[in-house]
Amino acid sequence: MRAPTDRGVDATRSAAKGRDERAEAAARAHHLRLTKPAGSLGVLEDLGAQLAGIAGVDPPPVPRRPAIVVAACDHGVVDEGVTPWPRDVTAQMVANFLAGGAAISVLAREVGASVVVVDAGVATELERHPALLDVARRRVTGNIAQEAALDLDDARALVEAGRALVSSLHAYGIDLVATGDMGIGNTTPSAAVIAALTGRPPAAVTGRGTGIDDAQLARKIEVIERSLARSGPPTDPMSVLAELGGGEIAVIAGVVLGAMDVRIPVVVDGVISLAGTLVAAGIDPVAADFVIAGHRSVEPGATAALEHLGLRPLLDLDLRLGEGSGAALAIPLVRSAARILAEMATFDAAGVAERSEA
Ligand SMILES: O=C(O)c1ccc[n+]([C@@H]2O[C@H](COP(=O)([O-])O)[C@@H](O)[C@H]2O)c1
Ligand SMILES: Cc1cc2nc[nH]c2cc1C
Repeated sequence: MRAPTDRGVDATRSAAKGRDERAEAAARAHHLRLTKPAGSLGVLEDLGAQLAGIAGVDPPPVPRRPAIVVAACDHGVVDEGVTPWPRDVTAQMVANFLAGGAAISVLAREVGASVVVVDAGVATELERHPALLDVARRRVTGNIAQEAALDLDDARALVEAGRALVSSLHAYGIDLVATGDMGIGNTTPSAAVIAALTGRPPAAVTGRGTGIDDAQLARKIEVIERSLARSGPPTDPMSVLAELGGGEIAVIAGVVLGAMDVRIPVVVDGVISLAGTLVAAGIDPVAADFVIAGHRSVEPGATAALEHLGLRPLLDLDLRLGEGSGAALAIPLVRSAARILAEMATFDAAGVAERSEA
């Protein structure tokens, strides 16, 4: 987690309020009274304080109804040979999510989360399904090496759609959202967005995605360099998103902003979700207050984005799947952090002697 937003700096850009510092301080003080050596629950103590700051109360509510939003999109840049997989796999995997057979389907069941799939620009028309929301503005983004991924208006509309979705989910009782993605080729636009928004060179943020060899990796870096040269120096985050990003990155940015709007935690997944999180934090820095990094993806761009955002990932399992898998796996840790504050006995109540001062 990171320190609550310094609103002295950010107030000009945001109508939203960041985490409640008093609730956060109360949770930290509360932790000192619980029957354990101070600090012994490590990152779970920070997480508990963050959850208290988000909810504005200590102990914070235990998230009981999580939803994983998996945003899917196809990418024109696949024509540049940046991925070994055919584009059709995006739509096929969406069908697999909806049929309950994908990794994220299994992990969501394991942690008791619902899955909402968002079509943010999949190439082929998808069959309707109650868990599928179609917000696509175009089918397949522009090839970022040659043209903008999205019109600025489309990028804005997709961010708004993600934001509105979280409002609706919250109205139905969802108390935590997690982000996920599906999109053959999408580690290329994600690395491009991360390079543009962190200022790091493409070679430092580009990885092997679904699995490419050294020659393909060199080509992928060159494609990202060309894309950045074409789009010019980064200006505002929405323009970076439109020039270099994609539909799922836009929807994920909206989901992060939506969590801020309704003041619930948002657990983010790997490199694609982190590209979206960088866009969201660029649009409104207060949004970062509500973000929990589920894991550290193998992709180097993920570590670059985590460092830029000042986020410490909860898990580090060499995952590189996407779909929201690393975020889903972190949900039990988030619940545990809240439950510790809600249920653990204090030294006083349990009659346990406190540390004697030497
Ligand atoms: O989450 C990650 O960090 C991650 C790392 C590598 C690959 N992926 C997934 O793999 C797909 C993109 O990989 P690629 O090689 O086609 O760019 C896309 O569907 C992502 O969800 C995801
Ligand atoms: C099979 C497959 C499943 C995925 N899930 C997320 N990205 C993926 C990419 C591929 C290729």
